[in-house]
Amino acid sequence: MKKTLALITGTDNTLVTLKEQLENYIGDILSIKAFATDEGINETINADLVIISTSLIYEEAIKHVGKTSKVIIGRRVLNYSKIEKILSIPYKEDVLFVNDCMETAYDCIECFEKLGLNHINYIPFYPGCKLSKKVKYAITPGEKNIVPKGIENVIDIGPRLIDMTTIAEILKEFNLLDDKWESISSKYMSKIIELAKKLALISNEMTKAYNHIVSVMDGVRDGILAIDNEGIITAFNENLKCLLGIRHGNIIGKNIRQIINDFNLREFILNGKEDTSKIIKIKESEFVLTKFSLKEDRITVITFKSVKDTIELEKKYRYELYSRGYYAKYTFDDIVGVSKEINNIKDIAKKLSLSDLSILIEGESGTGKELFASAVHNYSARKNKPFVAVNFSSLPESLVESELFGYEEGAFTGALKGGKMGFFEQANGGTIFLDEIGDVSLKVQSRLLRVLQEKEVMRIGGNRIIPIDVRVIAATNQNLTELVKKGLFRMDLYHRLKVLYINIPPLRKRPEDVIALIKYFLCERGLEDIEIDDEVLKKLCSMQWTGNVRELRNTIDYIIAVCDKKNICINDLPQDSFFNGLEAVEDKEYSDIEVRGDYKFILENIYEVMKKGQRATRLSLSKSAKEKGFNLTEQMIRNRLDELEKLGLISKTKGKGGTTLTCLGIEKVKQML
Ligand SMILES: Nc1ncnc2c1ncn2[C@@H]1O[C@H](COP(=O)(O)OP(=O)(O)OP(=O)(O)O)[C@@H](O)[C@H]1O
Repeated sequence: MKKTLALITGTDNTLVTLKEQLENYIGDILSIKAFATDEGINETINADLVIISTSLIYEEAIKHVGKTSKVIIGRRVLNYSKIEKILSIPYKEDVLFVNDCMETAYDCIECFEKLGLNHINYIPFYPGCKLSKKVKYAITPGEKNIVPKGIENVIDIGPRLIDMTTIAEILKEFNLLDDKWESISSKYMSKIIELAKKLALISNEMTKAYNHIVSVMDGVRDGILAIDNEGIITAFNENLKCLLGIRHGNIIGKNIRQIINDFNLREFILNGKEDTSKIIKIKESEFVLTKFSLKEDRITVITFKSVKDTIELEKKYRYELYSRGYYAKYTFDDIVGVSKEINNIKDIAKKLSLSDLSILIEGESGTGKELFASAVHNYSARKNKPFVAVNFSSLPESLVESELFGYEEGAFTGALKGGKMGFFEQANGGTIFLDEIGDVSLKVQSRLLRVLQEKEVMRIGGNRIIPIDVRVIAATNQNLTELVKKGLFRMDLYHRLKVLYINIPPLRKRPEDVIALIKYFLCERGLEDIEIDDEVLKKLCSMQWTGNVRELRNTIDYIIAVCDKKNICINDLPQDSFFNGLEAVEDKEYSDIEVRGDYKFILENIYEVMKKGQRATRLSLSKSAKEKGFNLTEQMIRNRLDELEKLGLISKTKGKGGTTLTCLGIEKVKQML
């Protein structure tokens, strides 16, 4: 008959684990009975040998043991089978070690530390303890029920096991040591080997991951340094060592004070404000040092970027913007003029540049609205960021929304794979210039308004909200207040755009600028020394320049093409028809209509259509405008027809009925022809 071994534990949980362990080692030679004091023992335990699992329950357990039974108190050892979970706890993390009493909690911590599991900060916890700070991890040897509530990660390594010296003592008691020890110790060894393998695997993985991170960090051109709260180096890369001229191998674990002597550098690393950058000279080269902290890990990271590299990067970025055309070409120095008016506006515009508010620029066509928008951007804090100019008069109505706001893949037939960024996204961080804003349809106006209010865009066909930080400069050569009155322009959008305001006077109101501009344009073409007859200057200064500076520039281009490059005489001036009969503008009411080629074209076109007994429609007008080289979208035609109707020159029929000239209109066209 098998001899009997009785096991007495405190809890049922420990009972199950220890009984299984004993069965595994010596169950074939001994009959094992087990009792837990917590469950209550209702018999006298008589066995050849009684093992009490811990001295803490000795008093309670011994009461139930028969007088003849021999008793030993088992020695216990932590169960390391879940060691990888403990190793995966982050470095320096606070971890509660929860056990049923103070002694065992401290004992277990000591065991772990002796075993080298000392990468974490253990806090002993047992019944009666109060939790003084928030912790994310707890480890317990089978005492999950004592772990305070609310801890995110609880690692239960299971009850401590009976150690091998106790197993040997049991075998000795039964005179089985010689026969059984070899097979038992080989079982134990195989467990140890299993554990060693696990550790080797973890260590291998960790080494691989570490080497990978080191090679990534070494591949970065900048210097990287990480220190803990005490200034102990926790990470660095080879470039950092190079630029600091450090020769000794591994500096991890060293205090930064031992490594760096330079006062400024040390001050910034140890006492500089978080999330700041500073330029510091290190061995004749300048570096931009940037400091930020990894709050979770209580680590401060400092990157060292050479100023030379930063400038190169900036150049590349600018080049990228240039190659995409998203840059502002002009500065205030490019705005030529000696008149009080233009210099006054330049002064005001400079002041407005410094604020970040929207600006509305009004002025006739060719007065330099885009020039001013560009100069404002370049004078503002956003100067190194994109400047994206959108001209609504040249954007077909059907494309306006997708170009402005972008679209997602599959948003409509013909949408590009991967979708497309809109102008607002492209301008992020910089300025968007909305030219000819008066030509925008009401539908687009309301979407524009939303983007400006919410400071975010949603691509067409998308559901992602993209925050945008863009300054808006809008320009128009139309009378926006008139458009608002007629319900063609939203009042709320008008006020959102016209926070700040610039009005550029037409060139005819500042004739002193004409000569300055002529000289500037000639100089631009390398003809600064060319002689200009007084007669020519007189003529050019007396003209109305209804096409403003653009028209003057075109005239100078014409003159340069025909003159002998030494002198400009009256014969080099274009014929009057070149100026579209613009000089003789006296009739104020109709002046704009007469002088603007596009209005003139519309009136003439309606007249031609009427001669054929038909009515002109917006579509037919837009088609023939295209054929004649006028860039007029249907929306632009709609706006111009409204103006013409207001002047009583045309009569519109509701719906698609078309447009005809009134008697006044016919008379006007005849005058113009
Ligand atoms: N003060 C100035 N100095 C130098 N060049 C100027 C000046 N004003 C305008 N220009 C030139 O005149 C041309 C027209 O200017 P710009 O395109 O800025 O006018 P705009 O008012 O935006 O015209 P539109 O309303 O037709 O879009 C450009 O070639 C610009 O460089």
